Amino acid sequence: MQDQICYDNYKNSADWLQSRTKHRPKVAIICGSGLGHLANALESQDAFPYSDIPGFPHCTAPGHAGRLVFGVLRGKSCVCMQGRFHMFEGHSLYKVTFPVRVFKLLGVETLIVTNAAGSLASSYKTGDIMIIRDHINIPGLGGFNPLNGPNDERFGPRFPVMGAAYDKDLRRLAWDLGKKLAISDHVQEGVYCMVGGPNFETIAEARLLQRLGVDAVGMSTVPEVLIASHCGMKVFGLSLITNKVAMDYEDQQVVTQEEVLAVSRKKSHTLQTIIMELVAHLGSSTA
Ligand SMILES: O=P(O)(O)O[C@H]1O[C@H](CO)[C@@H](O)[C@H]1O
Ligand code: HPA
Repeated sequence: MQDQICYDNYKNSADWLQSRTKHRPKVAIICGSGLGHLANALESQDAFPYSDIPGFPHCTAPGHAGRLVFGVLRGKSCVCMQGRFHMFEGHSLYKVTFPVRVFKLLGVETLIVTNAAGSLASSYKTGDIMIIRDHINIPGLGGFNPLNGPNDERFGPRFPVMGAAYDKDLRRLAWDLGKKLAISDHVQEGVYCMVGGPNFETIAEARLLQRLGVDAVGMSTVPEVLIASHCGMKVFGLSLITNKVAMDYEDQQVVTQEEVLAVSRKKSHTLQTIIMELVAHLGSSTA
């Protein structure tokens, strides 16, 4: 078993953070590629570079700053990961998801995940925002799962149910907020698929994923959602559609990392607005 992490390591990291910040967040937000700007909206910030926090891996992916920011967003205490860890960086899935269990020990109840993703649904446009309804875990189907190994019952059960991992009330709330903000033409709801990366999909892979019912594809998010759901957190996820995935050998569009980052930076404001509104409504009767 590859370097599975024990309870005391998560606890050590949580204690280290709790002794350095007065914030006691109930909400954690993970920022996807080019989406880290959201953390700047937090007031009364306490920020920690990942390299200072015991047990935290190092961030190497472009567009991921590598800071954990505590603060207040729309009156709610939050913790925000300005940059995440990916399997393709060479991290084990235990490391990729390390912060999520630390958040649990900090008292976090709701996890908001965001990512940049390519679209396979023909009706989606670049710049759209997809509320994640469900996921397909390609590495997971092949046996790569952060829940592999001896199960720690202090976090959750051996065989967790994943049929309703993405909270229905929060998804409905996000739809309503899209209408209220007059952006519903750019809001979609669909299935996210995690692939291992770091290469973008071949044409044959893209066609396969589309046939499987995938609406948007990326290289992250699912391991974090598995760990959060396993330990009983509410999960809400948004994908920012940064590109359409090429489906045809004649297709001239070639996706690049630069394009992904440019689109996510340009459109991050809309995503940020939805998240801020959603956080403001958390704890009300509908959320
Ligand atoms: O999922 P996030 O972290 O947003 O990053 C996405 O963007 C990168 C590809 O450009 C991949 O890492 C993909 O997963
Ligand atoms: N494929 C995989 N991951 C991605 C893509 C894509 O087209 N766009 C952004 N992340």
